[in-house]
Amino acid sequence: MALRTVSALKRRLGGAGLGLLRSGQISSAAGRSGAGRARAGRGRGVAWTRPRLGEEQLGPTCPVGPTWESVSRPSSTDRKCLGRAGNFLPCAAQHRLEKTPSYIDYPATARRSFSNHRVIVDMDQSLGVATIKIKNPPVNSLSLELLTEFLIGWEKLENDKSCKGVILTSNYPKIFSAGLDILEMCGKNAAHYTEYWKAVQELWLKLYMSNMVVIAAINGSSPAGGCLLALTSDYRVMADNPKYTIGLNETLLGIVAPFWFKDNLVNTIGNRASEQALQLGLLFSPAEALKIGLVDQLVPEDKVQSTALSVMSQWLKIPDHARQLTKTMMRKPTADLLLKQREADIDNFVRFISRDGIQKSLHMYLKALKERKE
Ligand SMILES: CCCCCCCCC/C=C/C(=O)SCCNC(=O)CCNC(=O)[C@H](O)C(C)(C)COP(=O)(O)OP(=O)(O)OC[C@H]1O[C@@H](n2cnc3c(N)ncnc32)[C@H](O)[C@@H]1OP(=O)(O)O
Repeated sequence: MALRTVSALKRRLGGAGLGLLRSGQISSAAGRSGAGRARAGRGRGVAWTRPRLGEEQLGPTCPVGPTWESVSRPSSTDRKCLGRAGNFLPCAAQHRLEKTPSYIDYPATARRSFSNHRVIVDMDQSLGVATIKIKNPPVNSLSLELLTEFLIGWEKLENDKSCKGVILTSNYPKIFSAGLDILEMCGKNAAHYTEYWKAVQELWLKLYMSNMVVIAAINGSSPAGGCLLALTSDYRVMADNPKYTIGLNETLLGIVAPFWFKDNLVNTIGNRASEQALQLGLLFSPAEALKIGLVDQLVPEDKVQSTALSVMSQWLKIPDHARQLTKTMMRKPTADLLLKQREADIDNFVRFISRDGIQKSLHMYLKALKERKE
C-alpha cells in the first residue's frame, strides 16, 4: 500500500529519479551529495555528470559538461572556470549568467517556486537561495509521503545549478517538526518499516552531505527526528520562545537513537553533552540549546526567516569550492559510517521496531500524547 502510494506520488510529481524508492534498492545518496555528489544535467541531448568534489576538476571535468573540449574555442569564461579547480558552483553560475551556452538545455524561464502536498519550495533565483517549508499537518511529522516529497524537492534543487543555499523551515510556526511519524513505525509490516527507514536514511545522507549551504530556521518545537533534521544543517537559527523545545528524546519513547543520529549530535555538541542528552532524552529550551551549541542563534519569532537569510548571505560569500571541501572533510567520515552499513542499519531498525515491547511503548506514547490533550 505504502509502496503504491509512493509510486503514485512520484508519478504525479514527476520525480521518478529517486532511486531509494524503488523497492529493494538503495540509491547512493552520498554518491550524489557532498563529496560524492554528481550533478546530472543535459547538453546536446547527452547526459553530463558533475565532477566529484575533491577530484581533479580541471579540463574535461568542467561542470558545464565533459563536452567542453568539443567546444571549438573555449571562451574566456570557459578558461576562467577551468582554471579554478573545484570551484564548480560559481563556475556554473558564471556560465549561466554570462554565457548560457547553447548546448545546455536551460529552461527559458527558470521556475521560482514549486510545491506539492507537503513541501513548499520557494527559490530566489537572484540570490541562489531556496526556502523549503514543511507542511504536513498537524505537527509536521516525517511521514513516508512527506519524506518522499521532500526528497523529490531536494533533488530538484540539487540539480539546479543556480541553487547554492537552502533554508529549512516549517509552514506552521510553533512546530518545526514532531520528528519521525510514529504511525509509520506502529502496527505495520517489515516491508513497510524497511521502506520507511530507507527514506529516513536517504533524507539524512542527502541533507547532511549536501554541497549547498543548509540553514535551519527553527520556528517551533523540534523533537527527535525534527531535531535531527535541524542537525543536518550548517547553521541553526531558533525562535526564542521558551515554550519550544528541541532535542533527541527517543529514550522517552522507549526507543534508541540510531548511531548516526548520535554521531550527528556528538559532532555538534560534543561527547559528554550528548551522553546526557541521549540517555535522558533531554528536550532543551531554546536558551539551553544555545548554551550547549545545539542551536547557533536565538532571535525573536518574527526574525527567524530574515536572520536565516542574512546568515545565508554571509556563508555564500565564502568561495564555494573551499567551503564545500571543508564541509566534506568534516562530515564525510560520519556519513561513510552509515553508508558502509546501510543494509545492516535497516535490518537493525526493522528487527528493533517489530518487537512487541517496542510496539507497546510506541502505542503507549501515542496514547499519552492524546490524553495530554484531553
Ligand atoms: C538499534 C536502533 C534501531 C533504531 C531504533 C528506532 C529509532 C527511531 C528514531 C525515532 C525518531 C523519532 O523522531 S520518534 C518521534 C518522536 N517525536 C516526538 O516525541 C514528538 C511527539 N509530539 C509532541 O511532543 C507534540 O505533538 C508536539 C510536536 C510538541 C506538538 O504538540 P501539540 O500540542 O501542538 O500537538 P499534539 O496535540 O500533541 O499532537 C497533535 C496530533 O499529532 C499527533 N502526533 C504528534 N507527534 C507525532 C509523531 N511524531 N508522529 C505521529 N503523530 C504525532 C498526536 O498524537 C496528535 O494526534 P491526535 O490526537 O490524533 O490529533
